[in-house]
Amino acid sequence: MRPPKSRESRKQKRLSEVQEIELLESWIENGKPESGSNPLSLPPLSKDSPVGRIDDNTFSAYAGSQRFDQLPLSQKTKDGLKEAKFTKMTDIQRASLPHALCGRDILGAAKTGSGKTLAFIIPVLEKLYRARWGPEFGVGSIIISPTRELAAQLFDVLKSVGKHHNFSAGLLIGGRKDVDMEKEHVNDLNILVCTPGRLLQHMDETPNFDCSELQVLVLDEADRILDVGFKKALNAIVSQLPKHRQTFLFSATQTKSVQDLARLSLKDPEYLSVHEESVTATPNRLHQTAMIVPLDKKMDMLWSFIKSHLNSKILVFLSSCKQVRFVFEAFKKLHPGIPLKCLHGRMKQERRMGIYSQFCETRSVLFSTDVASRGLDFNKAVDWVVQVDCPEDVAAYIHRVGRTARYLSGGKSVLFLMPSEMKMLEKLQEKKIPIQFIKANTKRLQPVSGLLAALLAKKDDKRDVDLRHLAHRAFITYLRSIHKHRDKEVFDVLKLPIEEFSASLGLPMTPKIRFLNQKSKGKKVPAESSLQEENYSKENLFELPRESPVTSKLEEEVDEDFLSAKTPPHGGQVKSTDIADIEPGTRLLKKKKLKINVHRPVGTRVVFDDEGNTLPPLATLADRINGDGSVQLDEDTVSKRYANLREELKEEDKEDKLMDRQRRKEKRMKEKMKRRRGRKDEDDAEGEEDLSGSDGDRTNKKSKMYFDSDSDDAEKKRDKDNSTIHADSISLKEQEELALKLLSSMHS
Ligand SMILES: Nc1ncnc2c1ncn2[C@@H]1O[C@H](COP(=O)(O)OP(=O)(O)OP(=O)(O)O)[C@@H](O)[C@H]1O
Repeated sequence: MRPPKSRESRKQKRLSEVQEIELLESWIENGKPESGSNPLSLPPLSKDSPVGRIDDNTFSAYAGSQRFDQLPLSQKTKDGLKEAKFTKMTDIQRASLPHALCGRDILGAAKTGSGKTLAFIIPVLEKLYRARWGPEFGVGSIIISPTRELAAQLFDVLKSVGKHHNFSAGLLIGGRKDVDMEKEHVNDLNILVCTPGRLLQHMDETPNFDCSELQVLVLDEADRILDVGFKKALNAIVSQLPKHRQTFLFSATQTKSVQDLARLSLKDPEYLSVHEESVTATPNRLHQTAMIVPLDKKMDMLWSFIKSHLNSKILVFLSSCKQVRFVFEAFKKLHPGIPLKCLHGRMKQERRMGIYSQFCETRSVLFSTDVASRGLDFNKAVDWVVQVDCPEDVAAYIHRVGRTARYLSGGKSVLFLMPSEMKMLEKLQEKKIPIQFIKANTKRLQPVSGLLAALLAKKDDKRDVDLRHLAHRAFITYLRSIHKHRDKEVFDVLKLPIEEFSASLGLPMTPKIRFLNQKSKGKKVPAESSLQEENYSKENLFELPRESPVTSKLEEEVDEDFLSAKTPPHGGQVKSTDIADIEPGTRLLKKKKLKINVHRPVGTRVVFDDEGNTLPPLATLADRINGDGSVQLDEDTVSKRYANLREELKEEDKEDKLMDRQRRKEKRMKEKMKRRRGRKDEDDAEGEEDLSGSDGDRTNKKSKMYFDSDSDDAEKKRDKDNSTIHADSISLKEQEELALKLLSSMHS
């Protein structure tokens, strides 16, 4: 144990911290980069350049630094970085840290896996350190992430790099039961790492929750948080934050929308997009491929892929929780020879975190929705990202494939595209994504649909998951997601072979699709016609002409000759001429568009579903729609509404209490009855035991049966049974004889 520090040594420590802060502030002020400049374009500082104070008023420049120890950072942060083995900066860190350290707002964009996390964690720590932030100061920084797993990951980085600092930090994410405990401590925390929903919950519900002194706000995956799904929550959060603060926005697919930036009151932000000039929008070490897989062949293809990559770590993206559950449960029963896991937003949080950490540690296949598509840095590199269902837009594609090839490691990805989705390939290529067209070696395809059909046909075991039901739900949800997609050039449900799709999942009959029948009344949904329309046929889908001899390197890397390189179906480059400029669409869950689009009044609460979509609890309050589409709330209406709600709540509360009282009364009565009957049972049973010579099992059985059943019917039946025993089995005469026997045996 370390001896307690003396007052003198504490004073010394404080003094040296004050001196360090003074030095850092002068250094930062003296060497700050010009606003609007990109430090990456400066000549890099050599390893031997002097660092810090050179003479009384001269300090070394820090824009152009290549190593963390050349930056004006506190010793505590430097120690944290060193211990976590971070020495050289990545490009985004070199570009943004000099601006961030001198207090500027940052809009940072860099490829996935390029180290954006440290680019905001370091300035958060430094800003609070230099402000001598202490526990009694409350919340000094808020870091917001769109998903819980990502928030947990950011929190880990913060803990590791900030381990020598004295700040208190908390992870506030949804799905955790300890919200009441959180409420007790949240006001003592200096740094909050959170998801928008949970933060807003604290803003709404935690007494005295105070962020009025906030110094730094960070939005990681900023474009997602500024997206329509989080819009209302974010507006409500921002309305409770002070305007004088530093703000960092980071993402691999950054927003430049002036409106978004205005919402966050950014002050002349530095836009640092380090890979804008890069030839590709994705990491250089990422090998990307795409292949045509018709809808009804997706299961076979995925199964074959898994079977031929049993020694890899594979992340598989599907479009909905239902799809994920079905594929996971069905494939699990078929034992492919590699551990399978699944992750989606409907899972309990603890389980989600458990799966996430297991996948970090082991070679396995993880089936996931887009909940794992952003930010996650799986510890041991992911070998393959397989996109079974087409991503909703280019940004979603970039984030999904970005789960592999992180920092300096390599990775591979394959995108399954249906013939009707070929436009997506053009869009990807337009956005500088080097994706190579390949074809499957159909000889090595291992059909699984027959096995699935056999599984689904099996008589249900009650304890087991209902696979048929899961397949049914997966089928409907998938079609609905395609049907609701705005981008009809890519997502057109009328072009899908619906019956074949149903059969490929193993379903014995094609389920009824109500939403489709309504929409396409009079039109018959084609089964395969779409494939012919697009000039593809089932026969030639896997036999596309090879235009140029594609380098064998890809084939080697794409491995095990299961996949082989091919050219796009239009021959060579995918045509872009016939593509209209389409706004990226959104998938099913994202597009619950709310009519209300307001800056919510402070202190109110937005409810989120598991995918992070807001639900519209206040939509009824909107009473005027302005010309620009925004909705205005009339104050009277709002206060009346709240008064009504309070009254309603009171009434409900009264009813609840009454019901609760009644329930408890009934329970007491029942217990009383049980006790009485129990006593009677014991008496009866004792009599029987003596008569039958049994060891008492029957007594136990009888009472167990009784106590297992709570229903009145069971009680009545039992009463009846008892009375039958007494009335029929032993007559009065027999009872007297028995009593005499007993007495005589006792005396003998
Ligand atoms: N300077 C550095 N030196 C060594 N490794 C680093 C450095 N910076 C980051 N890394 C590592 O690189 C990996 C990716 O970093 P990070 O998760 O911050 O990427 P990102 O840009 O935020 O990715 P995404 O866009 O997917 O969220 C992590 O494993 C991290 O530890």
